[in-house]
Amino acid sequence: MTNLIEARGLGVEQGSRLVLRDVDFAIRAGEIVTVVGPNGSGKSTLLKALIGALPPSAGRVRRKPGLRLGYVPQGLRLDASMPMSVGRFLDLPRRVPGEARRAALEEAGAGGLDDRPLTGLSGGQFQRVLLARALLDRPELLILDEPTTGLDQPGQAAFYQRLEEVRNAMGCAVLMVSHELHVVMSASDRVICVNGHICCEGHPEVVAQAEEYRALFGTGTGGALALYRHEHSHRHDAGCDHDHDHAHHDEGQA
Ligand SMILES: Nc1ncnc2c1ncn2[C@@H]1O[C@H](COP(=O)(O)OP(=O)(O)OP(=O)(O)O)[C@@H](O)[C@H]1O
Repeated sequence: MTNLIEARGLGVEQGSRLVLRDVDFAIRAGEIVTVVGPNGSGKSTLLKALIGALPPSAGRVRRKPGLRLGYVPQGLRLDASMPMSVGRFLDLPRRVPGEARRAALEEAGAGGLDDRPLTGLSGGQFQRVLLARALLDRPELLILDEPTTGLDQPGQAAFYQRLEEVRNAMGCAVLMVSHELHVVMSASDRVICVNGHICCEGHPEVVAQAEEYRALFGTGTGGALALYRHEHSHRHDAGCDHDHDHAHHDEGQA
């Protein structure tokens, strides 16, 4: 099997509702793939089904046997009153040699934080510590669910740049969910737009030039806002299909 993970005809339920359907997906070694889509469109559900945390209700998911996965979940917050150093946090649930811990922190752009209390970290530093934790097992595939929530735009851009450096250094593939398409774009090999199914996908430069993309996302920082205004009222000529019953006006989220 040359792909790290493959899904064919994947359907996934949450509660008893089918929230994802007819998903064909594959990720190859070393690729950076970004999943975008409106709130509630099934992005986290897709990641969870791919890693095997949610069972498919239709179709199938295949993972490369023995695949080493690193996972950064969405919105992990720690109790601010919990006294714990970065190093101790990386030692949970099992101890890792200090050298491996420090190397992972260095790779994640968090070198020198090993002895620092977790509670004193900035949002950007904490995200890098989570990344370091996911790197401890030398993953072949790193999966991150909205890893830059709460960071300002320069912080987001720096984080995505670091991810690209990690991929270049370690050769791992990266699959992530992001709302900041305009920021994450340059670090992505492929972008997938999910809206209950795969609405459209492609190489970011090609997608960015496409009229369909501009209608979906707009350009520049206004793009994120345009995503939430996506009403599927325009035509998709580049292999995109669409749900006419999905209109999103969550402008406050953009
Ligand atoms: N545990 C659950 N039980 C029931 N429904 C759920 C559960 N988790 C998610 N859902 C529903 O499944 C749908 C898809 O949710 P999902 O979290 O995958 O969306 P998302 O695209 O990641 O959203 P967001 O951008 O807000 O994080 C939503 O309608 C959500 O309400």
